[in-house]
Amino acid sequence: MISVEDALQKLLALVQPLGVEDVPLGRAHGRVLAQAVVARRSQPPFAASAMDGYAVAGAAAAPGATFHVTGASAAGHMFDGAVGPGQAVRIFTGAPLPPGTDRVVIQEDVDRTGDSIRLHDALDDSLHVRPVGADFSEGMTLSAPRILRPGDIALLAAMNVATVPVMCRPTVAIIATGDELVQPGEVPGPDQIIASNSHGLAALIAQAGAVPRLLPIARDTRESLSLAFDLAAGTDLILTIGGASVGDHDLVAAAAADKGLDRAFYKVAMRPGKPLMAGRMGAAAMIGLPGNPVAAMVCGHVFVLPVLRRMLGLGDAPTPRTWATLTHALPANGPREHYMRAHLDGDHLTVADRQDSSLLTVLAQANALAVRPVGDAARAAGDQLQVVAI
Ligand SMILES: Nc1nc2c(c(=O)[nH]1)N[C@H]1C(S)=C(S)[C@@H](COP(=O)(O)OP(=O)(O)OC[C@H]3O[C@@H](n4cnc5c(N)ncnc54)[C@H](O)[C@@H]3O)O[C@H]1N2
Ligand code: MOO
Repeated sequence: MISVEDALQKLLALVQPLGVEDVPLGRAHGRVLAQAVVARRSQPPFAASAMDGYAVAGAAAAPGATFHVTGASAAGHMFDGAVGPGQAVRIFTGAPLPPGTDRVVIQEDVDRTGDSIRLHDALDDSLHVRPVGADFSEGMTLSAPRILRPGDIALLAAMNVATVPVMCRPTVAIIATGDELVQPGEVPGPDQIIASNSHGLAALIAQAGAVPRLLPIARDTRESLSLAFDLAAGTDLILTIGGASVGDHDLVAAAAADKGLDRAFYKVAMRPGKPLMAGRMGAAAMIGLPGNPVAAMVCGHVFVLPVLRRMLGLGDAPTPRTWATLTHALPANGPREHYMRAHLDGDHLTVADRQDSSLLTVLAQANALAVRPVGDAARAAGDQLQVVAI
């Protein structure tokens, strides 16, 4: 049995960052920006009014001063001319300031009579002008890698970037195994249950920006498992679920060996998740997850997510942990790193009473995994523990 840390290092070594593809801006949300992108223009590209009012020469904008209004500048309809001494131009938010002006007096501070305006005696002292490039200048770069959020998409659009270089999305085959399993919506026999963690993992994988491919359930025969591996051809990562332990029907290791699995490790000192295996299978990485529903999901958070992040060019870090304060005592931990289903309320951490790795209700109520190191001593209320948000 190897440690969680060693297992993660071996897993990360099984995969490489994927390639880069160009996608239209409208499909870039949630994708990983693969290369720094350069602004093709400055924003604003001209000195622009920040308010509705009158553009004047700032030096002449004394309280009580009067001006003759010679035209108008609106967004998308600039004033075509220069502004001389004693002249002003009606201006609207977003419009270019005409040459000869460098200040906007807001219309609330102006009395207008015909084509004449008089500035109020009390003026605010702001110029109400957005200088050229106030937001960004041509040549500015948006750095990579980053997961593109809606604000990034708006910025890329403003930069006039219509096509975005993003990391290719990893494709992940998910193979549930076991004669006892049927799909949700099917009618199970008296000794059957519904495949669940395969669907939870598909959701986790999609949330991470990868593409899950749920394959048909493999039965507990080497032939059925072999067919499932064949169906996984072309994917970047193959996940099997179940059949990983020591029982007579746990055939995944043998079937994977038939397909040439170059095994990196088998069994990890963690709880749940002990019978985890991984290796390279042809062009893909393969992770054999334990069948117990919570074990498979915990391994998804602890191992599958960092592997996907590496393939997406997001680095080699473990799933992030924070510190939280226990609200109650806990007994000592054993020889496996324990990922306990828990609830985090602010900084207050409450660990669930029932930790059996078959209990999806407990997992669904949890929003964190409290991490107990190998051999961790008994803990008291108020102690600090590391947690993984789920
Ligand atoms: N003698 C021993 N028995 C077991 C050991 C051990 O060390 N010695 N390890 C236990 C641990 S820890 C786990 S975890 C399980 C893992 O076993 P497998 O990976 O071989 O999983 P299965 O036996 O196929 O299934 C376990 C359990 O999970 C259910 N299952 C499987 N797949 C799914 C699915 N896609 N959706 C929902 N439920 C699933 C399956 O019906 C079983 O109830 O082994 C222990 N035994
Ligand atoms: O992986 Mo097992 O869940 O430790 O029961």
